[in-house]
Amino acid sequence: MTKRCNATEPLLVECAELVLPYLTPWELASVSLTCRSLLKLSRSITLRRSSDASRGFETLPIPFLNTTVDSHPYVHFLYTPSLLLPSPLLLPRQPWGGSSVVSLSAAPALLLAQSVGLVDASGRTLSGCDCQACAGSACPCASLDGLDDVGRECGPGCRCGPECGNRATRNGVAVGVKIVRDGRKGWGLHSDQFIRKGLFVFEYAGELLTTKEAQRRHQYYDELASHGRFSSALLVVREHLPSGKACLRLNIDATRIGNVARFVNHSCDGGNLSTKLVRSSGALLPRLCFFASKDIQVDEELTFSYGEIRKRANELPCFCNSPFCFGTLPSEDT
Ligand SMILES: C[S@@+](CC[C@H](N)C(=O)[O-])C[C@H]1O[C@@H](n2cnc3c(N)ncnc32)[C@H](O)[C@@H]1O
Repeated sequence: MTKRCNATEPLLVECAELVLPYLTPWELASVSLTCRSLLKLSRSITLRRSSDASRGFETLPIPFLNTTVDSHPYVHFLYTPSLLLPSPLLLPRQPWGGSSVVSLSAAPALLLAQSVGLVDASGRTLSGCDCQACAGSACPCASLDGLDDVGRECGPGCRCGPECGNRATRNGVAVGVKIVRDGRKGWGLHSDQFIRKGLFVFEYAGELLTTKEAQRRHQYYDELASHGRFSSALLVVREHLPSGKACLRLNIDATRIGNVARFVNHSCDGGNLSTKLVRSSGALLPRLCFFASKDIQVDEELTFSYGEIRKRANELPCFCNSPFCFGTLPSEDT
């Protein structure tokens, strides 16, 4: 039973407008029980949260849609549009669903990995291009891509600015998408527009972990999953040498902090997305980028293959529905 707030209500509501966007859904639910004004405010925050998973970090809002499956309006996680390094400075909370839009500058602690770059002894950024603006096939930067399996783009080491045409993967989620609830797979990402084959869609953003930390979290997530519905979004990527030996291993965990790529489900037929590591000139690490591997229609679910199927004790059932379905989800060896 909720009650009316007393005479100090306008001040209370003003303070609540500032504080409530920082709360988790569970905290928000308990605060909303205290009085009608806070209940109303919590409801509007929930509505705003479900209307944009990206909290304004991406160009287009990314809504959660769950009309028929259950009563979950959204998933709570911290949003980062790019890779970040775990740091003690990282804020454990991020405002979401308040009446004012969160700007990138409002959350600088979430952007640490963007500033990682290669520099020489004097601190000068290395390995970028000297172009004013990169455009067209005549630009030397156009020939950077396609040299090997790793894509190459202009980046922090280049003189050209953010408007340069050779930075297709640097501007966040590039197409309209929505997050749709499914009775068996949980949330999944669907396209909200036609996506032409070959187009960059988004990168996989999250916390960049050491292998030791990835192994620790993997064990912990497995434990949580065995007790009920829990979806981890810990991805291990290996960049191979031509000899086939792994030379670089990236552990990206989007479970607690990530972008919308954390909602892409697995399909045993390979799905409609392919992945490629893209290296920006001057950046220390490559990023895992997703491209449309075929033409994708409006409302189609975006999926890719999580990897090889391995027999293990606590394997999860696969509901990808493809004619080639193996029946179980691939599991990553961390
Ligand atoms: C990266 S998350 C994908 C988003 C997730 N569905 C959610 O609700 O947050 C990976 C998890 O999604 C679920 N999942 C992904 N693909 C699936 C599939 N084909 N069949 C069943 N569950 C799937 C599994 O629980 C898996 O651990």
